[in-house]
This record gives sequence, C-alpha cells and structure tokens, in this order.
Amino acid sequence: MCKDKWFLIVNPTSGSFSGKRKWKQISREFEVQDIEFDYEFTTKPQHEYELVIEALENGFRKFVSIGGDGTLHHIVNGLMQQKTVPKQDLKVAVIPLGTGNDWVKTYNIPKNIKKAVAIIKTEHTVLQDIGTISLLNEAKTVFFNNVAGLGFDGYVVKRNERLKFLGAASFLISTVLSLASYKATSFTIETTQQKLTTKSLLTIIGICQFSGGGMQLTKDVNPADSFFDVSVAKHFTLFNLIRNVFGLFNGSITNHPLVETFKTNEVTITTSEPAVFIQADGELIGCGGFTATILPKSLRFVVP
Ligand SMILES: Nc1ncnc2c1ncn2[C@@H]1O[C@H](COP(=O)(O)OP(=O)(O)OP(=O)(O)O)[C@@H](O)[C@H]1O
Repeated sequence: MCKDKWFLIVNPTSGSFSGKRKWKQISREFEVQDIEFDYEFTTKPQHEYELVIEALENGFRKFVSIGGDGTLHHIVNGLMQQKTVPKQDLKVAVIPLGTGNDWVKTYNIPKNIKKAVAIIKTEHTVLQDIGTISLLNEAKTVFFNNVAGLGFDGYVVKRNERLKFLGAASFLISTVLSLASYKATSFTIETTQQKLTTKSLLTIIGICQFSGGGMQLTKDVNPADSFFDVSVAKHFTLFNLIRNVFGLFNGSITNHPLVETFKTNEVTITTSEPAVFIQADGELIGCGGFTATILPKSLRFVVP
C-alpha cells in the first residue's frame, strides 16, 4: 500500500549538488532502518510540485523533501494547492541538503543523514501554520512554510542565485554586496489593527524562526500560534546594518529602534515602486505588493 510508504523527492542540485552526491548514502540508510520508500529525482526547477501531484494520485500520503528550503517550499505548494486529499492525511519530513536549510533550524532537524532518517522512522509530527501570499499585480497565490519577505530581502535572494556555490556564507556576502546598490522604497503595511506607511528596507513575514542562512529577523516565534511574526525594518543605512550584523543572527535586531514588530493573521503590503522583489522560503515569487494570510495548523511535519 502506497499510503504507508514514504515518497522521497530528491533535488540533485540542492546544496551545490549534495543531493546527487549523497543519494546512495540516504537510500541505504532508509533500507538499514527498514523504512519502505519510493523515490523520484527532480529534473527541473519546481518539478517537486508536479511530482507531489503525481504521487498523491498514486496513493502516497507521506513525503520526504531531500534538498533545501526551495525543494520543501515546492513540495508544500503541491500539497497545499491540491484539493483531492485532506491535509490531515499528509505528512512531510525533511532531509536537509540545501545551502541555507533554514526551516529545519527551528525544529533542530540534524544534517546528519542517519539521525535525520531516524527521526522520520519515529513519525513524530507537529501541526504547523502555513502562509498564503496573493500577489496584487498578477493572479498568483503561493504558499509558504517558513519566512517570506519584501524589499531588500527579495533583492538579496535574487542576487544570491549567482553566489550559492559559496555555500551558507553566500547569504551574508549577498546581503553586504546588495546594500551598496539597493534603494529603500516606501511601503504601506495594513492589518485589521493598524495602517503604517514608511520607507522600508525590508518587511519580513515569518512563521518559523530562521531565514537568510541562519538570520533571526522576527520576534517571539511560534510556528503554530496562528499568527505571522512581522518585522518592518525602516531606513537602515549600510553603516547601521554592518554595526548590527551580529543582531541579525542572534535575533536582537528585532529590538533595534528602526525595526517595528507585531503579530497578525493577515497583512496587505503595497509598494511605491512596482519592481520590489518578493521572496517566500528563499524562492523569488514575484514583484510588487501582496496580501498574506495565515492558515492555522495546516500541515503535519515530522520533527524530533
Ligand atoms: N533538477 C533540478 N535542476 C535545477 N533546479 C532544480 C532541480 N530540482 C529542483 N530545482 C530547483 O532548485 C531550487 C533550489 O533548491 P533548494 O532551495 O532546495 O536548494 P538550495 O538553494 O541549495 O538550498 P536552500 O534554499 O536551503 O539554500 C528550487 O527552486 C528547486 O525547484
């Protein structure tokens, strides 16, 4: 019965091709730990989505994302967009092989393959909130499971596409390089509670705790509290940011006077310029404004 078997989606290109290099070791570990599985390699960007839909049609309900945050993002989108299988029947596990691997940091899922597979064997799960983003200037809705952002954040993701071969440090390098050329624009950020118009370097909408290769840009994170953790970084200069670089990684940046934080279950952001990049889970999803809505406790993830 496919229902009890895990379906492994392997992105061979993730983590500078560690997906390809480590596949033998991973499949052997599943066999050693006596876990039944089937698998498929992705052959193109966003192929994860199609593989999920196909596997669901074939009866699979338990998925393992073998790759980075982008691989998981597209698997989550496949599972959330489809309407035939109830979400409560689904389970998602991760073997982190990406560059940033930010989602797994919230749950302490290890990179060690033996340990990561042992966690899958336990099938211990938590229900996590999922976010949706509906773009304002095109008919597109995207789901996300970790952190989304608008402005400088999206610009860094765009720039980082060419620097990922540098590994985890690439995000920090892209951040510093991007600061020299990025111009902050004006955002209007509207919730049911407030409306704020400000020049913003970036605005982050988080469900989990880490983004940008280990940065902690949101406050009081709880992935299942039915709220986004929003951080609006106002007009930071290059000097400001360099002075606070440790705060990006230990989370203290959220206490900086130029950062406004709040929780909300829905937010609409419009931008003064149309060409402001939006990223979700480290994937570029479009430009301009959007409405983000939280879907409380929507997907079950396997965690330690
Ligand atoms: N066979 C493939 N060829 C090219 N791109 C692929 C392939 N399979 C998947 N992708 C795309 O690669 C992108 C990056 O994948 P992923 O984010 O998992 O790896 P990463 O960038 O190394 O890790 P992280 O996001 O954690 O830094 C995703 O958009 C995914 O859809």
